Amino acid sequence: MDILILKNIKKMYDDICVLSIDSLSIKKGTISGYLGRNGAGKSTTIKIIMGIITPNQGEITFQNEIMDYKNPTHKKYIGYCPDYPAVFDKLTVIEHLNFMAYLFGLKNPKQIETKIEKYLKHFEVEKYKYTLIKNLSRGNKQKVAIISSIIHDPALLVYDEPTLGLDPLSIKQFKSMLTEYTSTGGTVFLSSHSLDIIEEIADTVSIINDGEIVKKNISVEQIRNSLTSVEDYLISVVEGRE
Ligand SMILES: Nc1ncnc2c1ncn2[C@@H]1O[C@H](COP(=O)(O)OP(=O)(O)OP(=O)(O)O)[C@@H](O)[C@H]1O
Repeated sequence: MDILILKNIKKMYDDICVLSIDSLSIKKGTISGYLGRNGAGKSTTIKIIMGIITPNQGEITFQNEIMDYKNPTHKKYIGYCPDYPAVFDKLTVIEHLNFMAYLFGLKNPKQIETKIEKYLKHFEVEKYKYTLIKNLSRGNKQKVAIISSIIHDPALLVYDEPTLGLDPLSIKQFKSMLTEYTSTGGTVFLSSHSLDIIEEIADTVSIINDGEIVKKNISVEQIRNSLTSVEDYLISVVEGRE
């Protein structure tokens, strides 16, 4: 089943078309890598999915319903992390995570506490529980943003370069978080320039070049079976050799 379907999406700035997607679908329960060069249109696609910017044309279907930008109820079921730590500096870590949990509609304090403890432990940041976010390092802020994105058990996680600034151990923890999440039916749409991460955890990759999707849902296993890496595959696609 496709959890997310983009159809005939176009985004213009003035007279310039920066994004033109005829169709793209994301299968439930998978990790779907979204790759492309700087300026290709990855963040624009993600911002459109998240309703941060509106497309000039086209529609997005999420869990069989067309997204309504004026009444974005779908956002409750999606976790999002942009490429910078989108956190509230003036809150402590625990205040922030509780706030995000309540914002996403979680009501049971015991359940919220259990979840928060689970993820603080997973990323080994329990000791910062009562620290003001503004006093955290960039990487630890990013971990708080990542935990905030998954705290409400969303059906879909949409990530734009989420591992920027994370150390290797934290990246490992991030990958294991995602594999556990998808093993229980969660879906991930992950834009990243870290192709080793994509190679290791993604099921499929789609490639965008100059605002157009040039490869859709190519199996990572298939790429590996053809004795090439995701990195070499991406380069050959954007250079027009594939
Ligand atoms: N507000 C804006 N006004 C005009 N052009 C914009 C605006 N936002 C993005 N663009 C253009 O849209 C294109 C796609 O940008 P986008 O940020 O989606 O790329 P990206 O693939 O995420 O790149 P990167 O890997 O560098 O993050 C670029 O040419 C960019 O300059």
